[in-house]
Amino acid sequence: MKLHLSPPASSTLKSAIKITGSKSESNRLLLLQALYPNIKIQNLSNSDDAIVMQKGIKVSKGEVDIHHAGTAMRFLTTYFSSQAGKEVVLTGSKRMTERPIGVLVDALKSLGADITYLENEGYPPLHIKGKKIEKQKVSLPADISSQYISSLLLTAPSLDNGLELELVGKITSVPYIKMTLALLTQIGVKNSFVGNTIKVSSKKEISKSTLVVESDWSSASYYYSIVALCAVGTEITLSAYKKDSLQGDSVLADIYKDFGVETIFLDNKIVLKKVSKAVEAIITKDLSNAPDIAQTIAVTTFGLGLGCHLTGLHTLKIKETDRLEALKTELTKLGAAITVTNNSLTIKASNTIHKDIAIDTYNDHRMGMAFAPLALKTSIIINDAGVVSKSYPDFWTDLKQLQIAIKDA
Ligand SMILES: O=C(O)C1=C[C@@H](OP(=O)(O)O)[C@@H](O)[C@H](O)C1
Ligand SMILES: C=C(OP(=O)(O)O)C(=O)O
Repeated sequence: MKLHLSPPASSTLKSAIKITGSKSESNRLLLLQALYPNIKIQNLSNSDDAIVMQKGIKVSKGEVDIHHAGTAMRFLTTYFSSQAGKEVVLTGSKRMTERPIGVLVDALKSLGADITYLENEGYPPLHIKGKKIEKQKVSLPADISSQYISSLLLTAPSLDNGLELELVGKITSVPYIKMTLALLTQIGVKNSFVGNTIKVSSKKEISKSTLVVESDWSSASYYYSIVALCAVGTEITLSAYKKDSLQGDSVLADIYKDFGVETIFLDNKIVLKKVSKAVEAIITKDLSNAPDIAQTIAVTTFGLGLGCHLTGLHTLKIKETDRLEALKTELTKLGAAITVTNNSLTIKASNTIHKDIAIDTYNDHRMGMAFAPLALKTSIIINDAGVVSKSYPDFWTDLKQLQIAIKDA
């Protein structure tokens, strides 16, 4: 599916949108629900990643294909390793077989797990023969992906002795680790995170509980970008959100102040208001705690004609695509002067945006969604627009509500 997007008749928008549940919270809760069946989940994400997780976790024997879902790949690796009697081949899309998993597999093997690489050492697919895990201490590098750590933590309470992790190196994507621990706390599992040590106690049963997934803040980022690119007076209401979010990407409320966007927290909603022009300075941000909003912020600054210097982007190269290269290629097509390193991205301020450029999405939902807001400035084509279903299947339908003209290209 190739979509052609063009600017709405008015540059002042008003709309209200309900966004699906956080895929990060959903996939954690689905894992916990498999361990503790008396957990009930509300506002579960309708994303592809949550659907493959739901299906995959029910398998006992044979192949589990999690497509592009990083969280499902990583979370299920520990889960299946600890399930005596289950034996699976855990695999995914071609890109998934290029996303490293060696750090997690090494940690699990040192705890006694039975895992074999079926193709390349350090990468999926994995053959996993579940067994009882009895050891309880392990150390692992923490600077590549926090998902390895969350994976161990989620299964930890079901182990006889719980788990103690020693994190080595600079810890990346920290809010995702804290989200995992907060959800464990919500179901009554004792845990602590002090310095570079995380401890999780064992818990055999939990009392009946209903957990409500907050809507997805990474998905909200595209509306922040839209509001930033609109005229003063624009107002978009999103639900269901809360001020004390578990999602690190809620830092958007703070970051987008620089772009003249105010966030008002109502009961279970946020109202994004364009209240002033963006600052006229180079935008500098360290996004090591919020890697998933890097593409959105890069495109917003470009769309506003601002310069930016974004750092802490070392994890972007191993996500759905090499996001640094993808941003460089696509923003250059639109006329940006952009340079990237292995962990940073710099765009020079400029007011040129080429018209009717076709943006490639590289099987990456966030490439499609991050570039769409540029339709407020000029007409643009998004190739392979169906990619959005990885986290936000209703994205294009919701966008139509904003009067952005969307047609098949
Ligand atoms: O734990 C999670 O739910 C996630 C952690 C982050 O990954 P890294 O820790 O690999 O940066 C993030 O990019 C991903 O979308 C979701
Ligand atoms: C990196 C992402 O997802 P995952 O790693 O779970 O595939 C993402 O959604 O931006």
